[in-house]
Amino acid sequence: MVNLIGSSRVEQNNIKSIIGSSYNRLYGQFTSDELTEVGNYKILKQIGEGSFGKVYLALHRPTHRKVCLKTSDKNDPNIVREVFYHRQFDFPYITKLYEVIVTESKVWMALEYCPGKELYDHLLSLRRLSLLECGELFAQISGAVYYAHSMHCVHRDLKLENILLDRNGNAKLTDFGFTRECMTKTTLETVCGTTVYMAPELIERKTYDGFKIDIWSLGVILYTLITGYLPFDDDDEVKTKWKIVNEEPKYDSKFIPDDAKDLISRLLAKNPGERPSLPQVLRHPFLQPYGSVVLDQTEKILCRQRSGGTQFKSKLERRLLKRLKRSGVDTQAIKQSILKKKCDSLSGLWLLLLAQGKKQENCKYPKRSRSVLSVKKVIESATHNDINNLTDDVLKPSLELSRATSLSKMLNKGSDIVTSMTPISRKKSKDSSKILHRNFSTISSQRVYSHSIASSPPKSSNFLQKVSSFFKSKKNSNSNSNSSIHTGVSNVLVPNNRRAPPSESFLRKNGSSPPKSRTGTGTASLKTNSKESLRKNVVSTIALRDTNNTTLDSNKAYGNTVESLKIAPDVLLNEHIRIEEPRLKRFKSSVSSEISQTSTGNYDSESVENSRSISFDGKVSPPPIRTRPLSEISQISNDTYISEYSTDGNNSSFKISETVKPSYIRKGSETTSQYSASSEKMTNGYGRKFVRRDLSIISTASSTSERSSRTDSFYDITTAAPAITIDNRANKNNKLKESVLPRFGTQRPWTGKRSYPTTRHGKNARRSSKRGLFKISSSNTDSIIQEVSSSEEEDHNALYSEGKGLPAPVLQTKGFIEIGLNEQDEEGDDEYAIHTDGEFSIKPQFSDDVIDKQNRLPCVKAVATKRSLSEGSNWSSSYLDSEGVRPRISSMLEEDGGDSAAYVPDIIGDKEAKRVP
Ligand SMILES: Nc1ncnc2c1ncn2[C@@H]1O[C@H](COP(=O)(O)OP(=O)(O)OP(=O)(O)O)[C@@H](O)[C@H]1O
Repeated sequence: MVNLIGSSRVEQNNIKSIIGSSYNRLYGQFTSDELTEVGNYKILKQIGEGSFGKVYLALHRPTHRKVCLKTSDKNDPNIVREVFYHRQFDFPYITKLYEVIVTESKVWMALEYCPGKELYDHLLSLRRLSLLECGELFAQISGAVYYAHSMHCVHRDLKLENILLDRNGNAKLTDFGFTRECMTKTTLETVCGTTVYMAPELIERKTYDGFKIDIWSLGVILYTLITGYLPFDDDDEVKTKWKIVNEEPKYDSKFIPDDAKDLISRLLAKNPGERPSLPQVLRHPFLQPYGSVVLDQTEKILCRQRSGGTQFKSKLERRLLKRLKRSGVDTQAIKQSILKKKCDSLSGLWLLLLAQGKKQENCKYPKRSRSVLSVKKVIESATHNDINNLTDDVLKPSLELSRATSLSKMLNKGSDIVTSMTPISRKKSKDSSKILHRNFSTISSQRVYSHSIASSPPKSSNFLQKVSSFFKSKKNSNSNSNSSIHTGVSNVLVPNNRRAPPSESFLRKNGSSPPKSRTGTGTASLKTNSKESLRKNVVSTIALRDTNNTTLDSNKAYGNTVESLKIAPDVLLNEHIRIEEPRLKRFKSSVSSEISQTSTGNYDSESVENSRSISFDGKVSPPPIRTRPLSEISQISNDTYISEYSTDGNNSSFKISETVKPSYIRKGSETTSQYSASSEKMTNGYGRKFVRRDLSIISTASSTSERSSRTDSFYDITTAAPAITIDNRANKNNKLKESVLPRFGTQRPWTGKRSYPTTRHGKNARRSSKRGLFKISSSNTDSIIQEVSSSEEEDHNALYSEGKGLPAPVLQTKGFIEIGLNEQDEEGDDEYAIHTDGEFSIKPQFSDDVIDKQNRLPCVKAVATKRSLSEGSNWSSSYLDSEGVRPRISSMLEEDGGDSAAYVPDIIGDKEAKRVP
């Protein structure tokens, strides 16, 4: 505190006001509704909103790395699934999950931040992508799916919205809310995904191969990327489904080259068995050379990860470990955290430090930044000129003029284009997995350029002028002036065709002729950078794609790869022309409506509609208001995979489809044992299905995933989640089930004795406790109650065999607990915490009074009282007879209305009660 003594009055007042404001600030922080920090993360701003929570941009304080913080309500039924699978993935084209923070009501996922936003937005802003970009992105997406499949996981909700773009423009697969494990040749039944991306077998509600439905969705993605619209879409959801099942998509040869058509038609084969495997996809000519590179990269990563023991072995990791150790950090704890995929703060720290280290390592490669600098130099050198003069110079009634104007206009209107752009740069790395990135470095540098232009609007006119004058000078030395001028402009501003549509549309608006040639600085820089043959291939491809007339002549030299790209220039040209055509105008509005406005209805309600329109006659009711496609999950698991659970157990809009197969319902009813959903849902005659749904939620405990997760540390941090907390007291007749309970009790420590009263009885009780009053005795209990050593057990038995008290009454109930009561504990009021799932306490008491009153319970000597610590509930009691056996007294006690008579079958099951010798 500040010393106020000896200061002047003014000083004292000043100091007081400082203290006051500081206090108020702190108070404000405490009382503010606005969340500014979560764990080690400082929330910067909201960047999105999902179905179950908001998405924030945040800063990891220790490393100053930007992350994406995705919140989810704990009652989001997919959140556990999402985290469970997502944390397993470590792949360049899958968003990295750094850390999971569980708070009272929310789960926070710290994810790799992807500033490029969704591929959906990117496509929407560009209408359609160039074939080059399609190949590149699609190879990355396919690689990510191949990786997930190789980890025996199916995504089941592949769509443009679930693919993000990182700062280098690379695709990152995300949103694993519908993911599940899937072995080969297993079939699934849960209908989930987004209608327009759903495979026919899903629409038809057949059992399906999870891998094959992902392949289908990839087909939809590729088609949409190339054409700008979905292959199967209609205002009417029913029609859409009908198309998916019965129609072939339209292949417009102006947009879709033959090899792309070949790939798409294979991916969208109605018969799942005819769809290709992912290695086949990645080897397809249309995706070359990207596909092969990604395939190699993926297989290398998989091989490395499967061989195990690869973590903490790289130079960077070892260096980092050393540094942390020197700083006094417990590196062993970090290692454990990573190896067990705990997703805790240590994992977060390590993974973000690693990411930082990798970034720094990549910075050691100066080539790309040099090229950026050189481009900047061009700008800077030109800034010395008078802007007005330059503008006059540039704005001549010539082709150059129109181009310059187009550029300036593009730059002016480019703010939204740029925000959806995939910005900055691709990094280089020693890692072979980064070869691809290096291959694409030219694209990146160009992207950097366009990004920098757009992100600094005041400089854009300068930039425009510099570029114009730069290429003007180039023009003089080039015999083919038209082409060279255009080339320069195109290469700089519309580098990899990702930004092509804006400039093209502008050119069209201004009546300019389409580009004739795209050779020039961009191509030159590609050539200088090419060292590996593969890279040369990519570079050549890019050059060829960027070339117009000359491309066709040169194609032969590049074999299949280039052959597949022949159509690209035509497509580009056609785009210029067609954009003015009515169809494209219509298409423009229909792109946004087709992609962004698809029915949000849940699957089952759609099916009801479907069944009503069985005789589809083309007469369609007015199109519903549509939004972008939403993911759906509408059906619960099959019998084999009871780990499946529904997302929307509480979804009031849920309706049962009339097309649901009766067998489905029957299946659900067979294993129904619990029902907790709202009863009104039962009234529609399909109650069994709902029962099934709820059962599935609970029955996750016995699923494959459950089994795999039991030893998994993630559940350390999820025990508070309501969706997975089971209150067994809710149903008196419900006995603890091994399959349910141990799941979340496993990692809890032995809570031990809570308090030690100073009374004699207290001491005795304590001693009794020490001697193993509460111990486990069967193999079933190991996940509920921590083992007490065998010596303690022996002590315990010895104590009773001395005949001092009751003859060692010990109950064994389903192996959960044993209770021993000593006569000396007759008035014992100790409270013993027993480690069970519900954190029950046992309070041994003797209560002969009660027994006498009952008079129908001979030999009853003891009352074991208990309560749940976690719930803070009242004591409840059970009776023990002198043999230590619990008589069937529950009903009598309840009749008696005694307050100590509550029967708690969860703890002491009468049927299983038996004396332990
Ligand atoms: N890693 C990320 N980096 C940057 N932005 C992200 C990231 N993850 C999500 N976002 C943004 O947040 C928004 C919502 O995220 P997301 O779609 O994953 O939420 P969701 O709950 O899964 O939504 P839904 O269930 O509707 O698909 C997205 O539009 C996306 O732009």
